[in-house]
Amino acid sequence: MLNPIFISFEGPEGAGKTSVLNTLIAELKMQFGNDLVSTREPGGNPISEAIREILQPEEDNGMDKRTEALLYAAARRQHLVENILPALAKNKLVISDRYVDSSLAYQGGGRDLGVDNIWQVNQFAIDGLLPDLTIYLDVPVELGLARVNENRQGKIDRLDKESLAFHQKVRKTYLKLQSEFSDRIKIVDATQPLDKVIDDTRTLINHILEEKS
Ligand SMILES: Nc1ncnc2c1ncn2[C@@H]1O[C@H](COP(=O)(O)OP(=O)(O)OP(=O)(O)O)[C@@H](O)[C@H]1O
Ligand SMILES: Cc1cn([C@H]2C[C@H](O)[C@@H](COP(=O)(O)O)O2)c(=O)[nH]c1=O
Repeated sequence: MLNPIFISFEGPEGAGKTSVLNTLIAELKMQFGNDLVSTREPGGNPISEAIREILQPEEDNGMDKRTEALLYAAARRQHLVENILPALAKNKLVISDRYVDSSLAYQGGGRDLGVDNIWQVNQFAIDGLLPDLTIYLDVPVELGLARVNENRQGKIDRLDKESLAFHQKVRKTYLKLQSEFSDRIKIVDATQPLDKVIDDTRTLINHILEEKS
């Protein structure tokens, strides 16, 4: 790896991030070995994982929505300082399952806190560090939630249980961000068969790897 590269993955519930990342991280690990750092938000280190536990209990814990936004930003700050920046400083390829666009979409859009307000809070946290590429897996809310409810073996968390209207606002915000920042945020149609979603995503990753080499 000659140059540092930062890629984030985004999407509403059930878009297939986990499935796509499982395949592509395994492939990239073969290619890059220890030069690949695969991480997730909220999480990646003990402090951010502890915040994740507070943010994602199975039952509603009565959390105020601004508190929620601040905790995601705090977890992100620690993730940046402890995981992302040190890896980029060593010219690694960093792939994060979610980053700042999640807060813009979920807290800014879904929770109606406003994208501009969430940008402000997060600018303090990320200090200008945006991904080189953000891959947004897009799926209609009904299909994503149906996938989650029908297929997923893991726990259903607090946000999975939010209303349809909440998830519609999340997706609408993602689509708006994608059209506003189309140089950075690339959309993949996640209604396609999984193999095709993986192919399209791989193409985007190969493109940025070539561009940055
Ligand atoms: N393109 C696809 N076509 C059909 N089923 C899919 C597709 N992508 C994912 N799935 C299925 O949908 C379910 C949810 O997928 P996955 O856990 O990868 O999504 P996710 O985006 O990580 O979800 P969440 O963010 O809510 O955890 C899984 O059972 C997975 O097999
Ligand atoms: C980073 C971040 C995450 N969220 C929400 C979005 C999801 O519901 C969960 C993360 O779980 P997943 O397995 O990656 O789907 O957390 C959020 O609301 N705001 C954020 O900034």
